[in-house]
Amino acid sequence: MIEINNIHQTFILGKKQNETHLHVLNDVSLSIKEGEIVAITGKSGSGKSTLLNIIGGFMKPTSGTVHIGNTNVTTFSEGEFADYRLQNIGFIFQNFQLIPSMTAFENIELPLVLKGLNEKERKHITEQTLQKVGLLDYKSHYPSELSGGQQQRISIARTLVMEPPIILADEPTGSLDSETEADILYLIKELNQELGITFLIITHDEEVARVATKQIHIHDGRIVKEETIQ
Ligand SMILES: Nc1ncnc2c1ncn2[C@@H]1O[C@H](COP(=O)(O)OP(=O)(O)OP(=O)(O)O)[C@@H](O)[C@H]1O
Repeated sequence: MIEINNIHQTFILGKKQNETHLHVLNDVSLSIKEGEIVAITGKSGSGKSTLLNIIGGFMKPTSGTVHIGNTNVTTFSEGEFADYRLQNIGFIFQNFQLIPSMTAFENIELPLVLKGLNEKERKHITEQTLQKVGLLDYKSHYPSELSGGQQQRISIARTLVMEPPIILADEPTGSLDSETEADILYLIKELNQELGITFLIITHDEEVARVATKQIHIHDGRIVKEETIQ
């Protein structure tokens, strides 16, 4: 489903004549099958977010390709990638990125407004999704009136309404306590099994890596370990 071939990423730092080259990803190749939960681990600065940013189209690699299905997404312009992302890739962030002035319902509904669905369709999908993440009773709450775990559920619901086949998650449980983390991991596993969503999760955390069907370990911009879990 996702084929990453020989990705190199080099950042040029400093002024001309005096520049240094920072090689952040070195020849990274990786194959992700539909329905996998892939955990990418590695210490701070090892290149995990850079890899996720390349797959999500927020950054162009210095060289190498990313194919999603049969599409070579590395050839996309920024605008083409934005359209492609909307239809194909969901995102979950460590800090939830909910809009504070909107209720849980309105946050989840927002992508459907942008998609142009009418009010009745939006209400139906939003309430169904609130139900799926177990928060229908909290639909009128603002993010500040929700716990961290509840906010992460709302942010997952906001992604789910677009029915993405792939979700990229950057430390999705990084700001949660261990009990709430376990709940969110259970939800991720459920969505993976029930809806077949492929997850790519960056994490520092061994617990997160435990729900994965594949673990990738990056060290200094190289994949040093790849393990498929049965
Ligand atoms: N746009 C950029 N310009 C220059 N250097 C960058 C840029 N983005 C990232 N880097 C550098 O690339 C290296 C890898 O960063 P990256 O964010 O991918 O690491 P990470 O493994 O995700 O770390 P963390 O776990 O702390 O988030 C770091 O040394 C970082 O400073």
